[in-house]
Amino acid sequence: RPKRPGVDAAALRTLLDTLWGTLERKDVNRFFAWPVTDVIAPGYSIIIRSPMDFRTMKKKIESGDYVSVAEFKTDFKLMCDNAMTYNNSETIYYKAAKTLLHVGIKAMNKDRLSRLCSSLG
Ligand SMILES: CC(=O)c1cc(-c2ccccn2)c2ncccn12
Repeated sequence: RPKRPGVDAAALRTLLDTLWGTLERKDVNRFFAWPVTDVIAPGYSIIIRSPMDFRTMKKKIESGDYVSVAEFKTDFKLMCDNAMTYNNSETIYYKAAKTLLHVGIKAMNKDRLSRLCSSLG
């Protein structure tokens, strides 16, 4: 992929690793740690066309798949939205996804991101 001016791959990776850690730590029940299987969630792979989980996001960080924070944010929101699509609203999974989504949006708002960037130098 052509190098984007100003976005240093190593700096982005450090930033994403930090963000990933902040978000993953909030998933205390580890509901979002690994891909959801059809064994634990019947019909999941039919209903959810684009699955996402923290382990997959970590692999994408490590393989340099993300070229921007926006792409990382998109996967995070996808992961939460999937859970709020498959699970109905009174389940623990839906509620955990809703909470996690709000934590994530706060953690990745503009000011916090710019403070995080400057702290990483
Ligand atoms: C994230 C999600 O939708 C999910 C995670 C899990 C899950 C994740 C780890 C251990 C047990 N369950 C789950 N189980 C049934 C239905 C949905 N889920």
